[in-house]
Parts: sequence; C-alpha cells; structure tokens
Amino acid sequence: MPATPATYAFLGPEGTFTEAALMQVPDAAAATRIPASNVNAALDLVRDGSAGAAMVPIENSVEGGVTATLDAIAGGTELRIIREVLVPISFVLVARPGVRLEDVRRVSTHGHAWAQCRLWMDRHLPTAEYVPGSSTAAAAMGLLADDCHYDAAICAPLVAREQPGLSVLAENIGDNPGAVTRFVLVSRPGLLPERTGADKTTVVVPLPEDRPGALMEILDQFASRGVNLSRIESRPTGQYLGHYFFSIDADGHVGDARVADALAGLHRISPNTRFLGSYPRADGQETAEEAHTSDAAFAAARAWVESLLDPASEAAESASAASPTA
Ligand SMILES: O=C(O)C(=O)Cc1ccccc1
Repeated sequence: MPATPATYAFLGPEGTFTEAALMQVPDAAAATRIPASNVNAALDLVRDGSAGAAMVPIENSVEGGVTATLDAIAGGTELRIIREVLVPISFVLVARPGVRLEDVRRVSTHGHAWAQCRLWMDRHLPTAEYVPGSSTAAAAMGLLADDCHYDAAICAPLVAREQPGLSVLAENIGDNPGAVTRFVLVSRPGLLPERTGADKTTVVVPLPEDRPGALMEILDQFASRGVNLSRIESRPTGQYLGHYFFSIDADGHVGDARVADALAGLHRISPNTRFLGSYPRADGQETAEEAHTSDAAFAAARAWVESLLDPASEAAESASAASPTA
C-alpha cells in the first residue's frame, strides 16, 4: 500500500461533496486539507508536491463522467488513482434569509448539481437562469458576498445547516433520490495499492487513427481475457477534430494475470496507453473469475508455450505435468 499522504487537496471550499468524500479516507480528519478552486488546481497541488494526494469527483450516476477530471488526469504529468469513494448525494436550494422561492431569478451551483436538479427546477423555477459555479459550496458561500449577482444556490444539506447566513428554500431537490457520485483519490506514481480481489483498474487509451475496427480491437483485449468493464467514455484529445481517447475502468488489478495481459495487448494496439492505477473497489464487490482466466490458467499457458521453445526446461516439465494428457 502506498504511504498515506499527510496533506490532501480537494475541490473546495469546505462543504463540497468532494470534502465529504475526502472525510471517508481514514487519516484525512487529522491531516492537513487544502481546498482548491477547481479540479485542475487540486491536481496541480499534487503534481508540484504541495499535497500528497487530491480527492476529485470523477463520475456520477445521473450525469456520467466529470469531464474536467477525466481530461485532467488523462494528460499532463502522470498521476495515479489510489482509492475510490462513493458518496450518496442529496441537494437543497438555499438563499439569504427572507428571500422567497418566488423571488428567485438566478441560481448558481456546480454544473453536475444543476444537471441533477433539472426536473425540479423545470417544475418549480422554470424561468430561473443558471449561473455556473466552481462547486456547490462555493455557490452557497457566494450568496453571503455583498455583490452576489444570483439569488439562490444548490448545495449539500450540511452547508446550509452550518451557515446561519443561509436558509433552506427546498430540500431533496435532486431528480434521482438514489444519486451517487464517485470520487477518486489521486497521487503521484509510486507503489500500487495491494491487490484485494475486489479491485478496479483505470486506463486511458488513445484511439489509433485511420485503423478500421480499432475500438473493437481495444475492447477485445478485455473481452477475450474475461475482464469486465464498468465504465468506458470517449473524450476528444483536444488536438484536432476527430481525435479521441477512451477512458476505461476495468474490474481487477494489474497484478491479476488477465488484466496485465489485457494491458499488454492495449499497449501493442495503442502504445501511448496510460495506466491510471489499480485500487480497491469502494463497494468491496469481488471480481468474478472463470477458471480459464485465472492466474493459474495464465501461468500454465505461459509454461506450455515456453516448453515448446525449450523442451528440456523446467517450464516444459511443469507444463507437461499440468497437461490433461500427461
Ligand atoms: O461541488 C461540489 O460540491 C462537488 O464536490 C462536485 C460535485 C457536484 C455535484 C455532485 C457531486 C459532486
């Protein structure tokens, strides 16, 4: 397991869902915590060594991938995901005391929060204008500034409870009561988290150009080795129109032979494939394994091939011992 960092950066300010995710990390409460104003700033604190790791949102169950994070970790100096955290999300609408729902013209929040409250907004404040905020907590705290140019904010219930200058206009305004956001803890490359049997591996694979079936070939690296995918998203590289990479989460750890073999296959197809880490799954769900994709099956297969090259070797003996006709 990598050494636990004493300083954590997170998408701030205090009161964001990202901070709630960070507080699930066992030593975070006692560590130094640095709020950053956006995902890139949080990751830069890790890249320049000011923080040992950063907590950032990566995916939510309603809106999908958090593109700012997917793009930030896909490029630049290499970073590694060392942990994932799931946070159930519920939203409240807050305003300065005395403001009534019918007074609200402009509402600020994080883009993913806005997207998750669309139906409620359409029903209750259909003409409200959206003012993008860098986070839910930043939008809520912004209401306290004298020159605030919006009337209400969407944020976590905790922020509203702890801030006497804010009052709650509506609770549980999220369109999906079961909404969950997935956050990842990101550090500089170092020792990998140990294999637990319930792991995830994240990779970024640039799509080779002008190669018919390239995506199929990429997917086949996983499929043919029995590796299940839990997320796959295409993102433009930003270099020019039509140039894409795929951000992929696969079940298992690079220490599993089938995952290692799949990654080696990806590297042959797309040599700039970036490994973003193997880390324990937040839900602890063990990876299902079939006999023919187990470590033992891969080891026996390798020994068999080696035995073909050198029939006198030890590998040849163990391969013939493992062979069904031996
Ligand atoms: O803005 C926040 O509080 C965040 O942590 C980002 C976010 C926004 C909406 C849902 C989940 C995370």
